[in-house]
Amino acid sequence: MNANPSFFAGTTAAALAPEVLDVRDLGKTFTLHLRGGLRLPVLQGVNLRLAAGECVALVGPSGQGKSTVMKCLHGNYAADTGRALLRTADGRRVDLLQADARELIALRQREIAYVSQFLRAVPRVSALDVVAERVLDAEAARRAEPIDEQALPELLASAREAARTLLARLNLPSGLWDLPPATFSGGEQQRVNIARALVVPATLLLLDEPSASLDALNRRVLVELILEARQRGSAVLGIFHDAEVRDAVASRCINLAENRALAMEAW
Ligand SMILES: Nc1ncnc2c1ncn2[C@@H]1O[C@H](COP(=O)(O)OP(=O)(O)OP(=O)(O)O)[C@@H](O)[C@H]1O
Repeated sequence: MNANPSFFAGTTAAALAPEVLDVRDLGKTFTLHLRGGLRLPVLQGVNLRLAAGECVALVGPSGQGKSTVMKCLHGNYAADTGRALLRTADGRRVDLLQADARELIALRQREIAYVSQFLRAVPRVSALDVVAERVLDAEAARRAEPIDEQALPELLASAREAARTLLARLNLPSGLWDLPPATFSGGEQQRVNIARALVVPATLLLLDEPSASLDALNRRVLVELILEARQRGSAVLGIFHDAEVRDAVASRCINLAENRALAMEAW
C-alpha cells in the first residue's frame, strides 16, 4: 500500500471506521530559560484526526516538530494550546492534553502505547519481564485494582508466554531474555521496546521512528506487527524515516508544514 500524501485522503475503510483521536489547534512553544528565556514556537494550530485501524505518518523536514506532537499526545510535554480527544476502548472521550498524572498513567497502561528510539528500562528487570509487565499492567488497569497474590502466578506465566512469543518473533536471541536490556545493542533494545508496546492491543499507537535501529529482517517483522495492530483496530500515528516501512504501513501522510493551512480549509 502506498502512503497517500494528501491531507484527509484516507481509505474508504478509514472513513467508515470510528474516530479514535481528534487533535485540534495543538500548539507548543519551548522556552529556553538558560538562553535568556528564548522562545521557540515549534507547533502552531496542528489539527489531525485518526480513525480506528488507520495509520497516519507524520512527514516533513527535520526539526519541524513531529516528535514534539508525539510527546504532547503521550503527555511527556505539556501543550500550550489545543485539545486531543481520545475515544477510549470503553467509549469515553478523554482530552490527552488535559489529563492529570494519574489519568495519564491509566491511559498508558490500557489505551496508549508509545515506541521511541530509546528504551527506558528499569535496572535489573529482565527483557522478558519488561515486556510481560505491560501485560500485567494492562490487566490490572482493566480490573481497576491491583492483581491479588493468588491470581498473580497464573497471570505472570501467561504474560511471560506472550512476551516470549513476541520476542522470538522479533528475533531477539533467547539467551538475552533473562538479562536486563541496559547493555543490549540499539537494535536489541528497540525490539524489546516494540514488543513491550505491541504485546497488548492499544487504542492508540504512537511510533517515533520504531525502525531506526532495526535490520532488514526485523523491519519486515515490524511492518507485519503494525499491520496486525491496524487490523485489530488500533489507530497508529507514526514517524517513519524509512520510506519503505512508511509506504508499507501508512494509509496517509500529514506534513506539519502544510497541516495548518489545509486544516483551515477542511474545517
Ligand atoms: N525539550 C526541548 N527543549 C527545547 N527545544 C526542544 C525540545 N524538544 C524539541 N525541541 C526543539 O523543537 C524542534 C522540533 O523538534 P522535534 O524533535 O519535535 O522535531 P522533528 O520534526 O521530530 O525532527 P527530526 O525529524 O529531526 O526527528 C527542534 O528545533 C528542537 O530543537
